[in-house]
Formats: sequence, structure tokens, C-alpha cells
Amino acid sequence: MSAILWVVCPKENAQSLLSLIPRNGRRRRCKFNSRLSLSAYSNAIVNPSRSSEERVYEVVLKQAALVRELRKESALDLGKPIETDGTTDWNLLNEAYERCGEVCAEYAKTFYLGTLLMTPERRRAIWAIYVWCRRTDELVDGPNASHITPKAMERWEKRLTDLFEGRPYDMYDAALSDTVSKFPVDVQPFKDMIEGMRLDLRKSRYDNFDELYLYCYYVAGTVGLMSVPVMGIAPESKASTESIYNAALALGIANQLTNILRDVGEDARRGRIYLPQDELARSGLSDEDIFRGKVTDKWRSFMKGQIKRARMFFDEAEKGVAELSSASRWPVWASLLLYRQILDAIEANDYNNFTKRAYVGKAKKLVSLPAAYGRALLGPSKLAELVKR
Ligand SMILES: CC(C)=CCC/C(C)=C/CC/C(C)=C/CC/C(C)=C/COP(=O)(O)OP(=O)(O)O
Repeated sequence: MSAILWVVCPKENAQSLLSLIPRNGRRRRCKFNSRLSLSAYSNAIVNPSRSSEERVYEVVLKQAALVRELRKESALDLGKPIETDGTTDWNLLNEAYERCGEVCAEYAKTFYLGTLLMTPERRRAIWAIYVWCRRTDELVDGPNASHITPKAMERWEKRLTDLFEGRPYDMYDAALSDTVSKFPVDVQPFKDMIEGMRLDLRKSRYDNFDELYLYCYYVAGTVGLMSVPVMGIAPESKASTESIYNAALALGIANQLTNILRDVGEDARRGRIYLPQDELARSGLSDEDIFRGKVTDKWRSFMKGQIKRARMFFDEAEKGVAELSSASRWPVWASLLLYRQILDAIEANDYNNFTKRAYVGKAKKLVSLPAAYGRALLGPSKLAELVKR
């Protein structure tokens, strides 16, 4: 592929075109084998010569491995909760989950509506995960963010490991602690999200897409990995667990890239630029152009490339939605269709993401729901049968 591009266009263009192509599981699979262990993953994190995508892919493999055995053994619908030991205070736990639901309804209305389409067990588990992510985000983005120290981040990480070991600190932690005891959710994506917050505290520029990709994985791709074990994989799905996790990761990345493109102006006013510096330079743009916030032809052309890349991640994500258990497909389709439309709205604003916020109007949101429902009726596809486990 790279050879063909090098032949038909100048080297720089070939490089930027190649960077637009999401590397799917198949290509990366060539580089890895299933013997990857946790220690290989840790090495990858400290070894800067390995690309971000390779690091992230190792987490995907590990997450997929966790549920792959379960799928083989019992053809389990993984969204089904595991029985507990009977010592739980159900009233308190129910209240904890209700509180998580309230937070979710308050901070993420559209997302909350999506969760209402899920089964009650899954819905409350997703609320508990959402609240933990929100609180983690608040550490660096909330009102107390300026007082946040590395020590405080360490304490938050300790709380995380405690709740995974059944020692929750407060009500919200108790809800998540219950969730992770019932669904095969691993701690790694949660730890990685904390790592993402640390990164956000010390970094306000991204040299290239590789660096930005890693950031997007930390803060949003992780959410995809956390969600799959709760949403469940359709028992009849023949797709590899790894390919489903890849799709979930892609949706997180696509959402975050979209979020970044929508919020360019807002972020710049906080002194932050979540765009690949090398690609900006290749388009003849600098930080000053972004702070100035003027829509020029250079900016339009740069944005077109960024939007194209985000759409490619959405396309990658689409491949996995049909493999989810039937009750989870509708909300995931709904959120995918809604979030992807933000990209259309940026185009409709003539790429002015400096002073105009791209949003999807109520009517479009309403139309998306039956469209999502229609797609959700399609379960694991015939095509997926071709993908070997
Ligand atoms: C596709 C398959 C197989 C599974 C789905 C797996 C899932 C649910 C992936 C989605 C992951 C996700 C929701 C990531 C969060 C991304 C994100 C940018 C959220 C934005 O949060 P806010 O900053 O609150 O957004 P708004 O400002 O738009 O409200």
C-alpha cells in the first residue's frame, strides 16, 4: 500500500494519506502473536520506540483474552451478571446505582437516554462506569483541578485497585465494585484512563497523530474496552473477541477525535491544542493560526483531512456493533449515529470550530433513533462467519 502511494503522489502526501488509514486488527495481527503477556505490555509502555498503536493493541489483546475463554466454554451472553454471595446490602447498593444514574442524567443527557434502552442490569453497570470516568475527568478538568497533585492521582489509583478488590471507599465506588464483580471487566483500561489524565496535566501539544492516538485511547478508547463486557457479545456471534474489542476501541477513538474537532476554539482558549503538530505544519498552519481563530482555505483543507480520519474510525467501529448482544445494539448505534453527525455539523458550519459550536439538533436526534433501531435489528452478520476465532 505504501509503495503504491509513494509512486502516485509526493512523499509527504503519501505519509499523510497513510496516517489517515486506521490500522485494523488484521494488519496489526501480523506483528503480534497470542503469547503477549502483561509483562510485555508493561515493557511496551516504557519503551518509547514502539508506536502508540502497538501499545494499545496489546491492551486490546489482553482484554479480549479475558472474555474469549468464557465465550468458548459456555457460549455465555456476557452481559448476564454472575451470582453473588448473599452478604450484600441490596438497599444501599440500589441507592448507590440510582445515584450513579442521577449523575449520568445530569451530566450526559443523550448518553443517559441511550442507557435507558438497555436492560436494567447493564444500564446501572454502565452508569457506575460512567460516574467513575466522570469523577476521574473532574480531577483534572473540574473546579479543584489546579490543586491536583501527583500524590492525589496516586490516591485515586489506590482507590481504584481497592474497589476492584471489593473494598469500595464511597457509594459510587460501591456501585462500580459491584459491577466489576458481576461482569468480566478488567482494571487495566481504568488505570490507563488515570494515566491519560496525568498526561493531560503535563502535555498541551501533540507532535503527531501517534501521540494524539495514545491520548485518545487513554481518555476514550478505554471506555470502549470497559463497556464491551457489560454490553455483552451476542451468543450467536462468530466474530473474534479481539475484532469486537477493536471496534469498541475505534468507537472511543472516533468519539474523542470528534470531540476534539468540535472543541478546537474552546480548547485553544485554555491554551490547549489537541491536533497533530506535524500535520498542522504540513498544511501551513501554526499555533498562532489556531489562537487567531480565522477560517481560511488552509484551515478548511486541514479540517477535511481530520474529519475524514475520524469518519474512518467510525467506519471501523460499525463493523463490531452487530456482534454485540441484541439489547445493546440500539443504544450503541444511536450514540454512534448521533456523535458522527457532529462531524457533519462542523462541515455545515463551514469548518468554523473556533467560535461556533457544532451540535446535532433535536429533530435530527429524533430521526436517528428509529434509524439506529433499524440497524440494531441486524445481528451478527454472515460476513463475520468468515472471520476465524
Ligand atoms: C462498537 C462496539 C463493539 C462497542 C461499543 C463500545 C462503546 C460504548 C464505545 C464508546 C466509548 C465512549 C462513549 C467513549 C467516550 C467518548 C467521548 C468523547 C465522550 C464525550 O464525553 P463528554 O465530554 O461528556 O461529551 P459531550 O461534551 O459531547 O457531552
